[in-house]
Amino acid sequence: KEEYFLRKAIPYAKPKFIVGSREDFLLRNSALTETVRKWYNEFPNDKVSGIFEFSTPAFIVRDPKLLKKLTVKDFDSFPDHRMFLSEEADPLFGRALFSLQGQKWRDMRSTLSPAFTGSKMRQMFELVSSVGQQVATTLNAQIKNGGDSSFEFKELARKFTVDTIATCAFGIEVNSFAHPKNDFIRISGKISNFNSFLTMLKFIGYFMIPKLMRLLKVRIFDEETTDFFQKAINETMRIRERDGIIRHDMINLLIQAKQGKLTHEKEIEKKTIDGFATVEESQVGLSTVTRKWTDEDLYAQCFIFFFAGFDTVSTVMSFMAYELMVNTDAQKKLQKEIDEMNEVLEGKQVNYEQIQGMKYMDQVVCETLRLWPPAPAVDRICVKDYEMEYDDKKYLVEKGKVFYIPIFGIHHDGRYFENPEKFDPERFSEENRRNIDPDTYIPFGLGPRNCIGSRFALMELKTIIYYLLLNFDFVPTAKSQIPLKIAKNPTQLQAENGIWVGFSPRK
Ligand code: HEM
Repeated sequence: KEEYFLRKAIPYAKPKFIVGSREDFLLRNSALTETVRKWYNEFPNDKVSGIFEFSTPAFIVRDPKLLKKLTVKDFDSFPDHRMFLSEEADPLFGRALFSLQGQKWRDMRSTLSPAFTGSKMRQMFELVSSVGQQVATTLNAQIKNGGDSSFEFKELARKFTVDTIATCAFGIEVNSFAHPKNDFIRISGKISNFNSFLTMLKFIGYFMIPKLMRLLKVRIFDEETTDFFQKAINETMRIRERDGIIRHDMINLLIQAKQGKLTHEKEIEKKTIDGFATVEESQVGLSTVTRKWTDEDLYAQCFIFFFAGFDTVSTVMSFMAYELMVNTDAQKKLQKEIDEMNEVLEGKQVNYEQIQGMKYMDQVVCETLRLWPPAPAVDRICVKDYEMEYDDKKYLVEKGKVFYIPIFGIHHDGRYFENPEKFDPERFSEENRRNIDPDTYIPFGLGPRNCIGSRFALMELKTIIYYLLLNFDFVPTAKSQIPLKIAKNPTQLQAENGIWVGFSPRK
C-alpha cells in the first residue's frame, strides 16, 4: 500500500500494521489535537503529506494557499465531506447538511443559509440572551443559598448550550438548570458520547468496510434518538401551523423554507459586525432553490443544528473559561469592557449590536478559537479525478480520495502565529489582526462548505460569557487542573479531568 505515495513522491507516515496512521482509534493513546499536530509537523517542508487510515491513503494538505485553491477555486472537485452514513443507514445524520453531497447539498445549503444571516441572528438574539440571564440568575441564587460554587464548565456549558439550541432550533424552553434531567439533556449526553467503545468500533467499521456497514445499515445513533427529534419537531410544527404562532426561531425559518418562503434579503452582511472569526456565505449558498423538502429532510437539519451546535459551543466556552481563569489580566480586561457596557445600558438589556460591538470580547473569542478549535481537522472528498499541482509537482488525486484540512496544526504553526501555545487575545486587536493572513485562521473551515452556524456560535459564546462575567469572577478551585491536559480522545477535543472553574460572585 505504501506504493501509493511512493509513486507520487509524496512523503508519508509509515503505516502501522492494520491501523495505518490511526492507532489512536484503536488504542486511544492520543488526543485528536495531538494526532493532527503530529501529522502536520512530520514533514515541515512539504505542502502535502500522506497518512493511512487503516489501509486507505489520505492526504494532509498543510499549505494554506493550496488549501484555499482546493476548497474555493477548485471546489467542484472537492465539494463534500466523506459520507460516513447514508440516508438509509442513518436518516438523521445521513440527511443532515453536513453529510449531504452533490446537488442535494447545494440545494439544502441555499435553503438554509438565509436562516443564518446577521439579521436573523438579530431576531433570535433575545432567545439567546434570556438563556444567559436565566443562567446567571439561577447560579447566583444557588451560590448565595450555600450551594456549590465550583463547576465542571463543560457540563455546565452543555446545559446552557442545550437550552439555547432547544429554544432556537426547536422552539422549546427547557431550563436545564431547574430541570437537569430533561429529555434534551439526556439525548445530548447520548449523542455527544462518541468515545464509547461501541461507537468507536462502528467508526472503524465505516473506515474499513464502508460498503458492508452501509449495507447492514449500522446506525451511529439509535432509534430512540431519531424518534425523539421527529416527535419534538413534529409537535412544534403542528402547534405553530394550527395556531398561527410566529416565533423568531429556526423552526419558524424551516416552516418558511418548507413553504419556499425563506429567501435571502437584499442585505449585505458585514463580517466586522458579527465578529472577526465569522465565515462568509459563498455564491453556492446564496443561490435560489425551488426543490420541495420532505418533513424528514427538515427534521435532519434541526438535528444537525442541535448536534453541531451544542458540543462545539460548549467545548469552546469551557476552554475560554479556563483561559480566562488562568489569565487573570485578560479576565479583568474583559470584565472592564462588560462593566462599561452595563453602565451605558442603565438597567436595559444588552442587544445584538452592543454584544457584537465589544472589541475585547471578540479578541478573546477569536483567540480561544485559534488555540482550541473544537474541530481540529475537517475533510474533503474528491468527486472527480483531479490534477494536484504545486511547486514543481503534478500528480493525480483519484475520485474517492480524501484530504484533511489540519486546522489545529495551522493555528499552532509559529510561522503564522508567534509563540503559538500562548493565549494572547492581543493578536486579534484592531491593529494586530491586520497582520493575520485570513487563510491561516480557519476555526469555521473554509470555502462554500464552511460552517453555516458561525454567526450563531459567536453570538451565543459572547452572550453567555457576558452574563457570566458580569456576575462572577472565574477562579481556580482545588479540582482545577492547571496546566490543562487534553484527554486521549481520538474524536473530540476534551480536557483530561474536565475544566473545573470556581464562580465567585462579584460585588
Ligand atoms: C464555535 C462553534 C463552532 C465551530 C468552531 C464550528 C466549526 C465547524 C467546522 C470547522 C465545520 C466544517 C467546515 C468545513 O468543512 O470547511 C462546520 C460545519 C457545520 N457547522 Fe459548525 N461550528 C460551530 C458551531 C455551529 C453551530 C452553532 C451550528 C448550527 C447552529 C453549526 C452548524 C454547522 C453545520 C450545519 C455544518 C455543515 C455545513 C455544510 O456541510 O454545509 N456549527 N462547523
